[in-house]
Amino acid sequence: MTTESGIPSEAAFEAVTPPDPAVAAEADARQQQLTKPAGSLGRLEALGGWVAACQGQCPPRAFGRPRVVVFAGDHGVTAHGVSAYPAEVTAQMVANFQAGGAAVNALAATTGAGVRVVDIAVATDTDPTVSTHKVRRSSGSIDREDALSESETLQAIAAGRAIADEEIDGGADLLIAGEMGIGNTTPATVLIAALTNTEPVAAVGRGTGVDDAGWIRKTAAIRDAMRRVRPVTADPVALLRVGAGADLAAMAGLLAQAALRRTPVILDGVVVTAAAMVAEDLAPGAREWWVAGHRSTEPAHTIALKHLRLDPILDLGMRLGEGSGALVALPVLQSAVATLAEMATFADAGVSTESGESATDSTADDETEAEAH
Ligand SMILES: O=C(O)c1ccc[n+]([C@@H]2O[C@H](COP(=O)([O-])O)[C@@H](O)[C@H]2O)c1
Ligand SMILES: Cc1cc2nc[nH]c2cc1C
Repeated sequence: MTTESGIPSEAAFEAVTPPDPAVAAEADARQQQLTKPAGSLGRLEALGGWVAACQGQCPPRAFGRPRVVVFAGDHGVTAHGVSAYPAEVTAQMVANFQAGGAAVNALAATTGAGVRVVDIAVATDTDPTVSTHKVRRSSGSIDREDALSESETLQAIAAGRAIADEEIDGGADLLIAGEMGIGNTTPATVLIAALTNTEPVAAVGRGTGVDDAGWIRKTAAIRDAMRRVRPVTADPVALLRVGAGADLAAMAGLLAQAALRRTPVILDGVVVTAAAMVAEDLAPGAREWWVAGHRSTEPAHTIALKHLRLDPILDLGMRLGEGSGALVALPVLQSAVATLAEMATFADAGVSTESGESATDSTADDETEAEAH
């Protein structure tokens, strides 16, 4: 069965309602009353207001249970030499995440975030504790075959939705989508270039650090895949099936479901943001529940952020994935919440908001005197 929009009913999302605009206005008014010059906390002020509007309360609460979900999956297109690293690294890194030795573990520990690893399409078997949602072994080589079947695509979207539900039901009040998968910047670039009508050469980056010959092979694979996805670009489920993979489909499901569940999300780099573009097509308005943690060095990431009209919090030249850029941005969001929630108002602290007559006069006198000397 399909809905009116042509989306299969299994992947249809209810209408997304935005974060509460009345609470956003309340937060704006409160920012004016806090003991600081108006606007002096810069972007933190808007971020604090956004969190308050997402939570439906001002002052906002400190995040109690931020959670990172790292989706791991392999991609058949790696057989064409599109990455600087071998495909085996995906499974090896899954074990590293579980052992606590990856960047995501180190960064999560500094912010109090929990990490969950999900093998959604790793090419080999992984630990049973992380593979309960596994859809298949690797996704198809998108330059010449579909990434997934229709039922695998729906299964992956449903897995992402179910994981969002599990996390939110378990108390998560902020979600971060992360990913790990050798070759995954290739399908991510295909989605972004196709959805923004961008020439591949303007979008293709170095991913893990591929050399010039590898970049040429990657660009050729992306061009071939784009030819295959062109007829289905307007259909988000078909786009995931033909040109993406189970990891991107699951992330799209998680990001759309988080918006439906009124749970804020920090987006990470190019791969997560590619999934976010598709999630916005699946559940229009979902983007209002996301903030961009950072801008990665991948050119396609800048294109995707512009398309989604998201302004990244940080720009540190990062290109790791795993949710790492979002985790580095998390303390900024926590600072935005802390200032809006914890600062005293001018009235509470007895700090005056207007410069007094006498102060102005004495400044004027001082200046006159100084000029006289
Ligand atoms: O998040 C990003 O913007 C990003 C940019 C470049 C590479 N990555 C990570 O590197 C892997 C994909 O790179 P590649 O070259 O194998 O396509 C994958 O595991 C991603 O998490 C991630
Ligand atoms: C070692 C390694 C770690 C990663 N983490 C995310 N993508 C990655 C790619 C590689 C190669």
